[in-house]
Amino acid sequence: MSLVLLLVYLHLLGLAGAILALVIRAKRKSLKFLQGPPSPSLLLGHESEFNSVRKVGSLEDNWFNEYGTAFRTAGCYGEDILMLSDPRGLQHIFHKSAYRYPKPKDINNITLKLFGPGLVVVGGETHHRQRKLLNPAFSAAQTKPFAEVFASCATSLARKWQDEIVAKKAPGQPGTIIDTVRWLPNMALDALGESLFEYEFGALEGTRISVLCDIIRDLFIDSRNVNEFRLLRQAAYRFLPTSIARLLDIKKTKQDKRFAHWLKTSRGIADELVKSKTEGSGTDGRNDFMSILSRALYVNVPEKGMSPSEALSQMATVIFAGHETTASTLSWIFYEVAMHPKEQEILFKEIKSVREQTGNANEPLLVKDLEGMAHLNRVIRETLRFHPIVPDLFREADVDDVIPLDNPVVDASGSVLTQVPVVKGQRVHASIYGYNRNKELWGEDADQWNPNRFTNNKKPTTLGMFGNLMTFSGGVRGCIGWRFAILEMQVVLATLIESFVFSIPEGVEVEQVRPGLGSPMRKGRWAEGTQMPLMVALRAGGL
Ligand code: HEM
Repeated sequence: MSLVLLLVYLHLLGLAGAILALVIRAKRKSLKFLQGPPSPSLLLGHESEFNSVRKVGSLEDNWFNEYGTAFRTAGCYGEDILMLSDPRGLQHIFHKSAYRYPKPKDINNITLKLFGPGLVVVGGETHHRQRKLLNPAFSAAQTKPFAEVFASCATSLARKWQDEIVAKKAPGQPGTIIDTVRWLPNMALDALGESLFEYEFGALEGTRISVLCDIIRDLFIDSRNVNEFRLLRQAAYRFLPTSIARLLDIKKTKQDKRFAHWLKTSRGIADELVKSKTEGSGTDGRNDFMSILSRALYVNVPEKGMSPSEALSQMATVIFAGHETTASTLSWIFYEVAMHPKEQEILFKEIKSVREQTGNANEPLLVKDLEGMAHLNRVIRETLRFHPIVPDLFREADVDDVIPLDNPVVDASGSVLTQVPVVKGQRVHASIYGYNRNKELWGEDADQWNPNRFTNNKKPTTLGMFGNLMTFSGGVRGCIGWRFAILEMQVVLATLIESFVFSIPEGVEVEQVRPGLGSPMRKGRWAEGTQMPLMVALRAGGL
């Protein structure tokens, strides 16, 4: 039998097996007692719609209005998926249940290709061990000194933008159009390298490392508008034993090739870094990232250390998760302040007044001053609420369970439910977007960007790593780098607002699109890929 025929045969065999297994299992995990939108396809459910390029919210906004914060959607092969944005339900899954709602196998299969066996991928005991080792590198005490590095990177970016404006400003225009998604990731990569790895990536200067930014920018191109066969193949991972599901994976997709290229490049860079930074060091009790990795690599007790593959995976993970995420959120912050000139001016005045009060005219702002800027922090928090760069998280119950709800829902028979019973294996689609836009929690104007909602400091609920938002997720698997991200955003926002005035270029409307990490795309021009073109003008007396 030729190889091609064998592959076709294996695919068909796998597909047939998958369909059979899925039909049986999907029947067992029924959520039919819940209400939910009708499935548009018996085989694909709503998953094809979630995978085609769409503005975040365009599919689910109506569902939240109609069915509330817990309802049933359709997955591939007729599987029922619990879509959840209820605060208590999310609290139960992410905070209280610790490792009892692991990440689903199909998602781990994809993230394993992206990162290797690092923190984002591994579960249970292995995750606990890795996280315990790495936590000290992201503590408040360890993070605060990075403010200086962030300020230096933000100032380098400001100088580059100033040169762009001077060189390209057209007559009659206030400044020049700058596509922030071409710049902010490079700045954030430099900030990450210098702070966590004590290494100069030189991404802003365009040295060889900017290749990483180029790879990342296009990383999810083939993850959008995924064809139906691939979706079904991916979904089969949820139900089949991994060894059998892997047979379906023999033929590499374009996405697989892109991810492999990224992983090879990032781990290659990580390898160089580990060799140059950790040899013979790391035993002195320091808690910086590289010292921790070094100790973990050289420790003689396996259950207290890390294998070389794990260590390289942590670096690939942090290189990716630690810069693109913050850069994407920063792009949305500048978009929103450009859309809201009054808020931008309040922000500038706040920074100016802190400079006057402290007598610090030119030096980088201190962390305590940044933390004390109420409006600056409201702008960051509101943007994190309004533009969560990860709008969905997926989990799977590993025991039969009952999920409590804050907001009762009406079931299919008209009865009111205050909890949802689920069986082992039930897939949960946690809608971060839905929780962050919940009108009961955030007010009737929850679908507007309005930093002043936080003025009275009322806490709607206690959830997540920061600001009662789910944007950094929460619990044992919540974002390890949230303090790092907040500090970096505080520094970069203050530095750039002191130097520039942002506005929206004529005719430009930007939308947050799924899939991707908060990908901004121009309305009606999605084919042009991610972009965030903003008019950037020099501020009088800035820089
Ligand atoms: C605005 C910026 C950021 C946002 C919105 C964000 C968001 C998130 C979210 C939602 C998760 C959970 C993912 C999941 O459960 O699948 C996560 C995990 C993670 N993040 Fe962040 N992140 C940001 C910045 C950072 C930074 C700066 C770093 C590192 C320097 C970082 C490192 C990580 C790591 C290592 C994990 C995996 C944690 C674990 O599973 O234990 N993130 N992040």
